Amino acid sequence: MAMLNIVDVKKSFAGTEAVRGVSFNVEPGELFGVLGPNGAGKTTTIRMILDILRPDSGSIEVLGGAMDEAKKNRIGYLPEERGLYRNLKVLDCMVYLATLKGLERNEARKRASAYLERVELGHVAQKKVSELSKGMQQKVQFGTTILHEPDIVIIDEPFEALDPVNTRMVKDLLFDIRREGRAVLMCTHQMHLIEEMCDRIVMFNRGEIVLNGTLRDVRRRFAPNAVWVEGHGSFDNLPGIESVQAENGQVQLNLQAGTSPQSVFQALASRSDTTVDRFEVAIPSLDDIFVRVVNGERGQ
Ligand SMILES: Nc1ncnc2c1ncn2[C@@H]1O[C@H](COP(=O)(O)OP(=O)(O)OP(=O)(O)O)[C@@H](O)[C@H]1O
Repeated sequence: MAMLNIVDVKKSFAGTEAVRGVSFNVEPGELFGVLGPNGAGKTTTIRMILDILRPDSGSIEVLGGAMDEAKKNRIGYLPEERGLYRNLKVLDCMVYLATLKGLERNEARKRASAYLERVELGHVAQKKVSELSKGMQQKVQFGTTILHEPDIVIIDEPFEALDPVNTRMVKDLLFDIRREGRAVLMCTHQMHLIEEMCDRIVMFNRGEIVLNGTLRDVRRRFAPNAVWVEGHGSFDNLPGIESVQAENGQVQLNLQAGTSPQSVFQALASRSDTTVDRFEVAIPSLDDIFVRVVNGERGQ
């Protein structure tokens, strides 16, 4: 059973077609990345999944069927705009929000305390939320998103205010959720985190999904026919090479159609005056793919 199944969903706001026929699904045990430029329709789609907004047409199935009140407690949502009760103590705030999601008070307190210890915030449990730094507040809010152990975790820019140490902590928590067979839908503009974490992605552009697949497949579609080489000696005049670009100590050899990376590797290895420290088939970064897609490319 898919955790989320979204089929041909559309939504307009007073003449703006925010979402124009979007379909995708999220499976158990999957870390699913949602990317796309500002205003592309990501948040509108998430709000429809959460039943905050109604689609004009199309269907959204959550945990195998239509959304209902009980299912809302099986979802954890971290919205982009953060919101905690600033005058409450951290632990009380977490317990209160967890009880709203159906957790019994004592259990909520136990889990909130354990969570705060795990993310190294045990010492602020009795402080007011307003006394915490932005990153600390974000970790607390992330905790309130997952404390009730939801089957589906939907998070918008979860790493925004976090330093690298805290980013790793939250990443590990998300990996745990994946390992337990639950699902995470993550919306972020931080491409390197999508690259490091996500099994599959969709990319929105102008209300439509323009990329949908595993990172590997998406990259393959946009891969240049090229290899990257680092080393010493000459990389010129190799057979089957269309052009050579040198950048930051690395050389990109653009291959003619029909030339294989293997044949270039062999040609390089047979050169007595050239040493190769690194040889790699060129793969485009997600950042690069993002910009190219926004500029109208669709890959091979
Ligand atoms: N409540 C609303 N009323 C009118 N227009 C809206 C409303 N919510 C969103 N829109 C419009 O719908 C489009 C999609 O917005 P949405 O917030 O879904 O984009 P997004 O992909 O989440 O962008 P970002 O990356 O900036 O968060 C935009 O043109 C936006 O102005």
